[in-house]
Amino acid sequence: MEKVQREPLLVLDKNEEEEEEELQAQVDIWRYAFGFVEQAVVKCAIELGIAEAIESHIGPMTLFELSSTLKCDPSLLDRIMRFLIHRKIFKAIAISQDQDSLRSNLFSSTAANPALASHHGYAYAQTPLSRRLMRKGQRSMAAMILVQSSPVMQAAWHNLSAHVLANDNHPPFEIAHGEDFWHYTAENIDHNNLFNDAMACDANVTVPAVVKGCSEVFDGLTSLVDVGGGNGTAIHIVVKACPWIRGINFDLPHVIAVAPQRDGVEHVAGDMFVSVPKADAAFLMWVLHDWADEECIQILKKCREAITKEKGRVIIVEAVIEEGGKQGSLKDVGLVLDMVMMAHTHLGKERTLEEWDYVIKMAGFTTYSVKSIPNNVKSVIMAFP
Ligand SMILES: C[S@@+](CC[C@H](N)C(=O)[O-])C[C@H]1O[C@@H](n2cnc3c(N)ncnc32)[C@H](O)[C@@H]1O
Ligand SMILES: COc1ccc(-c2cc(=O)c3c(O)cc(O)cc3o2)cc1
Repeated sequence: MEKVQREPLLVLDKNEEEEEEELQAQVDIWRYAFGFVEQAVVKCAIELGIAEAIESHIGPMTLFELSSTLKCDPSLLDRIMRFLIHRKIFKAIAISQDQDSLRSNLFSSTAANPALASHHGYAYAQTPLSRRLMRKGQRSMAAMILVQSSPVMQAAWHNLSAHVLANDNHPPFEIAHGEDFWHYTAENIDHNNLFNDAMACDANVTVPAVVKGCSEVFDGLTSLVDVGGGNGTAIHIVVKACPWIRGINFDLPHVIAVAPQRDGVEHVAGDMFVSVPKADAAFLMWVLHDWADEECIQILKKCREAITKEKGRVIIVEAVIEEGGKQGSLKDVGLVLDMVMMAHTHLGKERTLEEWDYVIKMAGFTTYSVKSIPNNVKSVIMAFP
C-alpha cells in the first residue's frame, strides 16, 4: 500500500519542480527582453535632475512640487517615479493629510487630475542609490551612466556576436566607429570629457578605500606616477592623504590637455608603450584590463624601468575574478566589466589570479602581493622588481 502511494508522489514532485522553473523562466525572460529600460529611465532621471531637486528641497517632495520645480508634466513624471520607486531607487514617504492638501492646493490645476489621486498622502525622498544619480558629489555615478548609455558606447554592443564569430582582432567598438576606443576618444572632445568624468566617479570611491584600507602600499614613497591616470582624480586623492608624495599624472596628450590643475600633481603627456615618467613607484588603476596579455607585459616593463630599485613597486588596482572569492554581486560586477572590455577595448579582459600571475612574472617582477578592497570589485596587487 505504502509503495503504491510513494511512486506517483515522486513523479509529481519532479513535475512540480519543472513547472516552477518554467514559471520562473516566464518572469525572468522579461528582464532580458526589456533590460535596456532600466538604464534608459535612470538616464532620464539624471537628465531631468530629479535627485538634485529632491536633495535641495526641505523634506520629502510631493509630485506637484517636483513637477513644478522640474517644469514637466506631472502625469508622465508620476509614472517615471512609480517605476523608480518600485526599483527602490527613490522612496515614497507617507505625509499627513493636512500637509498633503496644503501642498497640493498650491498646484490646484494638476491636483484636480483624478489620474493622480493615488499620489495623495505620499512624497518622494532620496535613498543612497538615488544620491548616486546626482551629477556632483563624491559618490556620483551619473557620468558613468551617461557615457555607458550614450549612442557611441551602445553602438558597439550591436557587434558583439560578429566579433565572437570573426575573432579577427576587430573589437565591437572598432566595427561600429571604424577606429579603436582611444583614437575615437582623442578626436571627440565631448566623449573624451564624459569618459574621463565617468572614470573619475569610480576613482572617487575606490582611492579613498585604498588609502584607508591598504595605506601600506604608499609607505616610504616620495613620488608616485599614476600611469593612465585620466583627469588626475586618483593621484590627487593620494597626495591629499599623503602630502609628502609628489604626484605625477601621466596620460595621453588629449586627456592631459583637458585635465584640471590640481595641487601637488604634475600632469605629463605621453605614451606608456614608449616610456613612463620616473618615480619611486607606479600606480595603474583600470588600465591593464583594457589590454591583451602581450600589451600588459609591455606596459608593466615600462613601469619597471621607471621606478627606483630600492623603494620601487608597481601598485595595480584591478578586479581579480575568482571562484568563491568576492561575494555574489561583486563577482557579477567583475563579469559585467569583462563583457564591457570585450565590447569597448582591443582584447582587454578581466583576469583571474592565474592570469595576473602570468603577466606580472613575464614582465620580470620577482614577487607580488594581493589584497582585496572591502566592498569593491577591485583588489590591490603590489608587484616588486
Ligand atoms: C580605463 S581608463 C582608467 C583611468 C584611471 N586610471 C581611472 O581608473 O580612473 C584608462 C586610461 O588609460 C589611458 N591610456 C590609454 N592608452 C594610453 C597610453 N598609450 N599611454 C598613456 N595612457 C593611456 C586612457 O587615456 C585612460 O585615461
Ligand atoms: C564599479 O563601477 C564601475 C563601473 C565601471 C568601471 C569601468 C572601468 C573601466 O576601466 C572602463 C573602461 O575602460 C571602458 C569602459 O567603457 C567602461 C569602464 O568602466 C569601473 C567601475
